[in-house]
Amino acid sequence: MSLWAVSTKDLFRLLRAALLGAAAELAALALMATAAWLLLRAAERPPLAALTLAIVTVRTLALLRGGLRYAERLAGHDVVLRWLGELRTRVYQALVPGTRYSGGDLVTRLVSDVDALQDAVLRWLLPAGVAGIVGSFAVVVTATASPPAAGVLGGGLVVAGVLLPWLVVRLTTAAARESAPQRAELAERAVELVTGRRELVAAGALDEHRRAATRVVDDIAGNERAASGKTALLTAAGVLVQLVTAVAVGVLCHASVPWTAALTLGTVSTFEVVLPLIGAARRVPEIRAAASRVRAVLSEPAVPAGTRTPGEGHFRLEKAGVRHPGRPPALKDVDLDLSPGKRVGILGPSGAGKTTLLRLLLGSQSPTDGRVTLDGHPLGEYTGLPAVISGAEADAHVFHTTVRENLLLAKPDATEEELGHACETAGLDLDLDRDTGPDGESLSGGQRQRLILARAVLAAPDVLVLDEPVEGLDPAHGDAVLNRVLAQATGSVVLVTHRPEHLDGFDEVLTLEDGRALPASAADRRRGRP
Ligand SMILES: Nc1ncnc2c1ncn2[C@@H]1O[C@H](COP(=O)(O)OP(=O)(O)OP(=O)(O)O)[C@@H](O)[C@H]1O
Repeated sequence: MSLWAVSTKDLFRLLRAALLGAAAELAALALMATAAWLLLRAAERPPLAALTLAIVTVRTLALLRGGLRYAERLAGHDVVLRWLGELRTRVYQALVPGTRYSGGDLVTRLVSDVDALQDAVLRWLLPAGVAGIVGSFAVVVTATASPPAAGVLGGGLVVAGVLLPWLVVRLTTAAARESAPQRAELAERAVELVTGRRELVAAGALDEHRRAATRVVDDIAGNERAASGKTALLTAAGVLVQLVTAVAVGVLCHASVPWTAALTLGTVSTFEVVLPLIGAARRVPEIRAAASRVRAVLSEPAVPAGTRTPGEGHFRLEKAGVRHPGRPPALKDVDLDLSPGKRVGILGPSGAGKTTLLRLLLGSQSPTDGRVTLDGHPLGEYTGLPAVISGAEADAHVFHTTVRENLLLAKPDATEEELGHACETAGLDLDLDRDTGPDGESLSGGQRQRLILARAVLAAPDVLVLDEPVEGLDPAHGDAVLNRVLAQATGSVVLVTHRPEHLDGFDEVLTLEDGRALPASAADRRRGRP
């Protein structure tokens, strides 16, 4: 899908904005020229009637210029905001289903990169279009008085509107390329200073880290100063070209004094439309980078949405495996038959692949080998899978709101009684109106864990998935909580735990090691059974 995909209607809107902008600038140019003509003609003391038309024209043009500029701003922003809204929706839809981008990167692509593209249209494309129209018009009008003057004007406009912006783009691209590693280092150091501040203070390394970050900032500032100095020189060169061209047009134009003055001042005005392109060119490398990042998101193949509705069904893993690039398989050749009502326990040391297996069942990770099916169909074919299978995942998110709102996510129409019952089951004794902080930061680790568990209990899915749900609680309290949760569960249960005694009465126990399921005898030996 193209980044610049716009409807024909929007193309016409863009053209309308460019024409309104050009008309506003031409009105300004004509105003300047007519005013100059009027002043010099008035100095010749002609009869007033000879000036009436020019006086009326000056007044009309002054009004027209303001009105047209306002209309151009409205038309330009209208088309850009429409396109931007539509583009942001497409980027959002392309970003959200996948987990390739996270945190700051996701926000940057969705917000800053798309905003940068707005500048591409409003500060670059439209002004360049307007400058092109106004410049061509000025050259044609000047040619009627003096073709050589028109030639000089055309040449000056090309230097100021094409050559100098191109040089600025080259300069800023080179500077941005040079400072890219420093900027990446600065971002990394800034994140470390904020998130690892406590550890750095404890280790007495805060000042050293701060000094290192300051050195990077100074280096970046130094590079930027050097690049700004060069672009400022190019901007000054633009003004010089403007002056030289205006003088040359005045000299080459063998017309009456008022007409020559009009053309000379008209030349100055034309450059006023073209010169801002030199400054705007500074942002081109940034806009290009943003465009390529957004294009990368949009060009990734979309994950087709499933349409099948799941029933209380039969999950199966058949020789399922997951590989992450450059790593040994996280899961390999795992078979599991999870019929309705069955309870399966999963044991294994850290890094054995237990969470990966749960993610396969939940559909949040696709197998790179083998199959994961529900009633014989791959999970990707289903919509609304979480209504059937959900639970307390290790990395579950706590929203920055109240305990109550976090619980209601699982069951929006839950009564106070149901909320209270879920909290009691999970051993959560918090005020329901208590604020949780970002990702549950204002709760203790145990409170956060029990809130996630209470949410899973309230959801009461057909298949309840629990990833080490009471790991952080003291063993006696944790065991009591887990027993209550298991006693409540009416459907299937998949429980990951490090403690085999949690799995008494389970229908099947799967022991993983290095991503593989151990044969029953080896698994029994691991659990200390004869
Ligand atoms: N996104 C990833 N990229 C690369 N490797 C990964 C990724 N996610 C998991 N792994 C690796 O896959 C293996 C299995 O991870 P998994 O989280 O399933 O283990 P686990 O048994 O749940 O461990 P723990 O008990 O410590 O939670 C580990 O070696 C882990 O480092």
